[in-house]
Amino acid sequence: MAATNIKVYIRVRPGKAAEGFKADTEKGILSFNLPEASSEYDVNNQKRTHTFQFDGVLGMQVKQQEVLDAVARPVIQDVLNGVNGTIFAYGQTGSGKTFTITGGAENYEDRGLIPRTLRLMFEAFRKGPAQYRMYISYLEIYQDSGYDLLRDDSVRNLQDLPKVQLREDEDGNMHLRNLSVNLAASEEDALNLLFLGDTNRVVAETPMNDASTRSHCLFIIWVDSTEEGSDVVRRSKLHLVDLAGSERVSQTGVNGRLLQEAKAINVSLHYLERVIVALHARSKGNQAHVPYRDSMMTSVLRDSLGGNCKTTMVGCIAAEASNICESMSTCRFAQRVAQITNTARVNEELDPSLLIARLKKEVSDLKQEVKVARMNKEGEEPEAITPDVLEQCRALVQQYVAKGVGSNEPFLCGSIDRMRASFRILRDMCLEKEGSVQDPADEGRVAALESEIKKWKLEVAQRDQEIAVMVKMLTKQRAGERPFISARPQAAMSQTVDADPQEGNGPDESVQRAPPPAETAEAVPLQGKSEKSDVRPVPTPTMPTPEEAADLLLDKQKALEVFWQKVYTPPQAFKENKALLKDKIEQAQALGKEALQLKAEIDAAKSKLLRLRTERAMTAAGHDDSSPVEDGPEELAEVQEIERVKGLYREKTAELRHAKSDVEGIQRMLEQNQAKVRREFENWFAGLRGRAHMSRLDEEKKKELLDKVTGQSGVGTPVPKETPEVSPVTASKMMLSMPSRTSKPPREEELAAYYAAFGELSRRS
Ligand SMILES: Nc1ncnc2c1ncn2[C@@H]1O[C@H](COP(=O)(O)OP(=O)(O)OP(=O)(O)O)[C@@H](O)[C@H]1O
Repeated sequence: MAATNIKVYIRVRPGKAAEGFKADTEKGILSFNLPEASSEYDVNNQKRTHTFQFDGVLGMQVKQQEVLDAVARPVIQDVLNGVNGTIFAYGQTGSGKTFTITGGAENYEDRGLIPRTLRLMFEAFRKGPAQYRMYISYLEIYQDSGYDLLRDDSVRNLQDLPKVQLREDEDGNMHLRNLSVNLAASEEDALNLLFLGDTNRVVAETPMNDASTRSHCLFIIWVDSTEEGSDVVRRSKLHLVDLAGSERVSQTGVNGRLLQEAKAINVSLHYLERVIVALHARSKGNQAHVPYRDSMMTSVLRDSLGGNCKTTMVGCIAAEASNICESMSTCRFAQRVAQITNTARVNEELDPSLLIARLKKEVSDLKQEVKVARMNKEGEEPEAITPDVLEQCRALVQQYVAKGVGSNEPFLCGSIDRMRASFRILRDMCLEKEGSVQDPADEGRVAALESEIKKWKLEVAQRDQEIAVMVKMLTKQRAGERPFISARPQAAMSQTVDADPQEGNGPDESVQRAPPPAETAEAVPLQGKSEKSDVRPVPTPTMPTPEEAADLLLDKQKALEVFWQKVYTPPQAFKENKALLKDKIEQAQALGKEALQLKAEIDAAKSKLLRLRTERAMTAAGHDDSSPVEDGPEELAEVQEIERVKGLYREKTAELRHAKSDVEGIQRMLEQNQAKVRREFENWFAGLRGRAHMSRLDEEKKKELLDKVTGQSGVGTPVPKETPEVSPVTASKMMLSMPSRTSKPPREEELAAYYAAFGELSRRS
């Protein structure tokens, strides 16, 4: 809060004004035009007219209510807002200080600032909005000693009153010890305290004022205020101070005890004046020491003078000619006071007792609410959640979850405690099974599809491996490996295998379809390869020599190799089927991946939906169990999303089933193709017999052949002893991957496997 000057008002007691005295109440100006010959008034021989400007001049006709409105009302408002205030009356004895602060003793209308302030405050208390409490202290300072005027109502003299001590804390704040602080619950209480204090005041007869107070009196109103629901309390105080009157001892002619009192009063007022002078000097920028501690009165008023307080002074003067000098003295004092600045602030602090009281009340209210909330529908006390109850809750939750997405059936469990236990179980289930909650029917279908995909992946991997083997072998052959037929002496080969470079330029283009083996064995070509070229030579239809035919007849495995590498040209459809099978498998793999992705999306959306519903149910914990917790916009959107993705999932799984069906169909087709190859080989093999002219063979070879022809081994489906057993599935796979003529010749163990496959397929067909 900004610094403000002490406000100063001058009140003129009614009476016959001296000549030359003028009060301009409109402008707040007092002027003294002293008579020329009067040395009595001549405080400054050089100057006869003295003019003073104040915040206000309250003339002789001003009523007590007007004094309240002008002087006290603004201060009272600040005090109600938590700002300290002081109103003190200063002036010569009999000038009307007590009349202003306390009021006249006879007429009710003469009530002074204290009773009127009390009324004003209690009116304000009733209006609110804060809650106010008022406490009252009444301190008398007589000859620099403090007395509590509110301790006892049977006081006969000053010494019967408890003495009040002044203590200064380490921060320099003054504290009045032994001064009672009395609660005034009503205006009546407060006025009773005022009356009690007044009766205890020391009243002494003086020559100038037969009811003059010989002491300083401080009526202190303590105000606490608290806003509704706040833990902050505002504490302020209002000092209403009736200072003892200053008087010129020589003029009034007092003596004895009264003289001593007058001296003491003058001394304390002298200290007050010193404080004011020091504060005045400070206000002009000087670093003056302020002698607050010199008297009890200045110590008590420390805050009011240059501290945390809004202060107003009422200078009381008497306008009669005999009082002009004292009145001018009061005006000079008042002018210095008007220069003093105070810095008042709102005094508020957190009140632990209020905080504790509020928290206790909140706890009490909440306990009551919890008790009511936990009662079941019949208003009975809550049951304990025992393991048995938990099991019942678990069963209810499982039933609820089993109803599936979209079910609107309510979850009924009987009480809020059971509901809480159920939510905990549901949460644990969600966390444990996150991502695995799904439709049981979907689960079965997906498992089957996943199994299919796995199988196809395996098949593709095997096929890729086989193709890799073949490619490797082909590469080796191109690099100069001898043709299979060259197992015979090179010279013999050169006679029987001729290359025709005109017929082709590359592996694929070099393929030349062989005539159907069934037509004639003589027409079966033996295709060779130029050893000088990397490019596969164009096969030339060359008949095997009788010796070659005999060799092949004796070794059917070798015959198969020759047939496959040199004789047989598989139909284009075979290659197309294989390519199609590969495409379909890749398509199925892609579809499987997409289906799995969609399934994961469905699972995630279901988990999210479950979480949203759980959250909504938990926030609606006070909801009536007899009706379901309805889905909100988020849940409805999630249900729609699940339906959309499910639609896509159904489409993908349908496509996957089609792809699977295609794959199976192509596999059957390839099996038929291989059966056809097998038959052609057998026909070709049989035709070799006609080529092997027995007359041109040596005796050993003849015997060997005759043994075969006579059935000892046969040419039907000879299976070499060393050939491993091959399962139909493996045989089928090998047939599917059987190399074309453009492939390099297989190694012996691979051919053995082929051979076995042929046999197996023959049996099956
Ligand atoms: N404004 C006023 N209107 C009517 N009567 C007044 C007024 N001011 C003072 N008086 C009367 O003047 C007399 C002296 O006033 P008062 O006791 O208030 O002076 P004082 O300044 O308190 O004197 P002291 O310092 O001796 O206590 C009283 O009888 C009082 O009723």
